[in-house]
Amino acid sequence: MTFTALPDLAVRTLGGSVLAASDESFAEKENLLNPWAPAFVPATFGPKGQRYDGWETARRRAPGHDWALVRLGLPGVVHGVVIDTAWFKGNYPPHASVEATAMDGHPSPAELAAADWTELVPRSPLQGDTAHAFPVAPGGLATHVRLRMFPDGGIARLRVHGEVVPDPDRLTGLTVDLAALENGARVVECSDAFYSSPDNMLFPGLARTQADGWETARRRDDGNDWALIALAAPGVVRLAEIDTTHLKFNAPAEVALTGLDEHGTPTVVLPRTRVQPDTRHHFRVTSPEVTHVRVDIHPDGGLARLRLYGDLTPAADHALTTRWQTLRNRM
Ligand SMILES: NC(=O)NC(NC(N)=O)C(=O)[O-]
Repeated sequence: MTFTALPDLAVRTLGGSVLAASDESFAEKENLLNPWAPAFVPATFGPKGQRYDGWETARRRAPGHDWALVRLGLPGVVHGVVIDTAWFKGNYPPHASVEATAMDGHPSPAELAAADWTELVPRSPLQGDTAHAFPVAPGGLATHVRLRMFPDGGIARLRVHGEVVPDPDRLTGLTVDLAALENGARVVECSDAFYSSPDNMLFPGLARTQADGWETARRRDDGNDWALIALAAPGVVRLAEIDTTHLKFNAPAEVALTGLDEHGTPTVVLPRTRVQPDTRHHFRVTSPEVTHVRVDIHPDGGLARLRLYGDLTPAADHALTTRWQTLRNRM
């Protein structure tokens, strides 16, 4: 599996933020984390020059280099970084590097500047108009990253792919969404992701458009589409939310949920149940302790969101706490 299949911990739609940058004279630092592919319309000149969907600094007339400080939307272990110079052809930086740090609480840019930083991507050569994928050997926990470019120029996007490691303070002892990406859940297999990724249905908040959810192609056989979710941690599911919002002419006719325990033994959590287009459905359910849930949509379509509220097992509470502390100390 390539690291780009893992969630982008920095993307704006998961809560990432560019806290500060040395300069953003030509184009705003915030663009680095836009969820969409970088756009470009040639010869669109504004008062500051050509418009770019990226971060672009002034031509440096003094020694030094430019940098941007990013708070990840979700803390995690980084498996790879993409530095994308899309559309920056005569103004890309010849070199860039990325570092990470882990800090508790809500540190300010000044506190972060004084932190200990670990190198993720050493100073590396870049090309113009190219998405550079840099695999990173998984290490400790990261909460923030720093992108440096040498000496100046434009970078369209920074993607920081990795495993989400949730802070146990937000989960242990509480009833939580076991399927939330922000709690560490992830889609590990699916039948179809033609229009959009099934991980989308695990994103925070409500879907704003059809594109914010999971959508499959029209099926032309007798089968049905499905996705397998590795839960945030082993637990018992008590309430399922199945949200077809924005799927008006392409909602599934029926949805079913199957829980899988650590041995892969299946249990029906929600039998095939009729659903309506453009509707948030809530179903009280019971399940044994499960590690995965498979959602079957009949025959095809997609879902805007899937929420599986429930309780972690005591062993999962303990494992989440130990994992957080171990990875926190390793950075
Ligand atoms: N045509 C350009 O893109 N020029 C430059 N940048 C902008 N945004 O105009 C530059 O000097 O790097």
